[in-house]
Amino acid sequence: MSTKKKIYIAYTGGTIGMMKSAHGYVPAPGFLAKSIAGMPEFYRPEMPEFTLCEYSPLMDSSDMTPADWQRIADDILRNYGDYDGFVILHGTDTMAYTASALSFMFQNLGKPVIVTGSQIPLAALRSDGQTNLLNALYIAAHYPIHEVSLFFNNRLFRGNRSTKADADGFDAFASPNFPALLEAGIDIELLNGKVEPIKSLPLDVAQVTTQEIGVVTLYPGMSANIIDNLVKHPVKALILQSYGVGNAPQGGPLIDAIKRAIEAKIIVLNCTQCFKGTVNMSGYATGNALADVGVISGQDMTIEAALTKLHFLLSQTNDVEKIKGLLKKNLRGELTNEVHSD
Ligand SMILES: NC(=O)C[C@H](N)C(=O)O
Repeated sequence: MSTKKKIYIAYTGGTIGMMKSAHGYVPAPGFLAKSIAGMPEFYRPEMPEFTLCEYSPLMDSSDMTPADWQRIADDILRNYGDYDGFVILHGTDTMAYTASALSFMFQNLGKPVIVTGSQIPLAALRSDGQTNLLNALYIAAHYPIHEVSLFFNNRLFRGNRSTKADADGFDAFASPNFPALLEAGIDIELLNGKVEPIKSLPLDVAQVTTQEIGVVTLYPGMSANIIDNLVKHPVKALILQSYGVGNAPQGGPLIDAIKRAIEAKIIVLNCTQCFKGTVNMSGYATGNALADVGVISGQDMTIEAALTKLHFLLSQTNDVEKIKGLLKKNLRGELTNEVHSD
């Protein structure tokens, strides 16, 4: 009997398996499997066994919706007992959203789930796809970290801490508020990840549906009408991308509009528009004003984590106070939750 680990690859689409066409890169059924079959590196003795499941249709990740997150989660659940780990091949555009969403949807995850893809198709010259996929498979088999993670450009990040940081470079992802789980340099170095033996608890998958959530970035001179319009029925939540440590203009029509929204039972979550750092609404009077009207701190969550956490929670319950409580809690390592509890 083979002692090799078995990894399931869910191939959802993305540049990694695309082909050039007259309209730019497009997904091409069967093309990725054929490209992999022609690369002996994937079949070296150190590599795990793998099964590639190609989705139909293959998608550019910009076309994905929460229904696609559900499809991936359900697929992993169906195959959970038969494999030691999972690699999801995915487009980079919304990869951090899917990785974040899956992290909330899976409960009792006892095997590694690694999301990866590439900036250049696997079959093209100078592709980053081969390195990303080879490493993701190798790490899932030999460094099993039981969380949803994202592998790109030799680093493994916690999925719900990652964000697309470069539109056209190979170093396309960053994890601004949490160190990498692992780095694949000359040696594979385990950093903030925890390698564990497989857990035998049954996996639970939550149902997630599309939710009406507004996202707005504050800018100097922004009219209160924008907030009033954004929170019209059936919007249930608004993510406010505020300044610095969570500040917004105080005492004007904007704060009144936010107050009206909260009185209408809309959840307003404060995330910073800065790339890195955390919201702390007690830092300045301008942040305090938001806390005073009932805005919830998004602490150091990425926009992808905040958005998908809201999708997850709003799909589970209509209880606004319960959701507000859970937003502040660290559910899957998505927020640091150390210093600021506002
Ligand atoms: N590099 C990529 O995969 C980008 C592609 N548009 C996608 O997200 O599917």
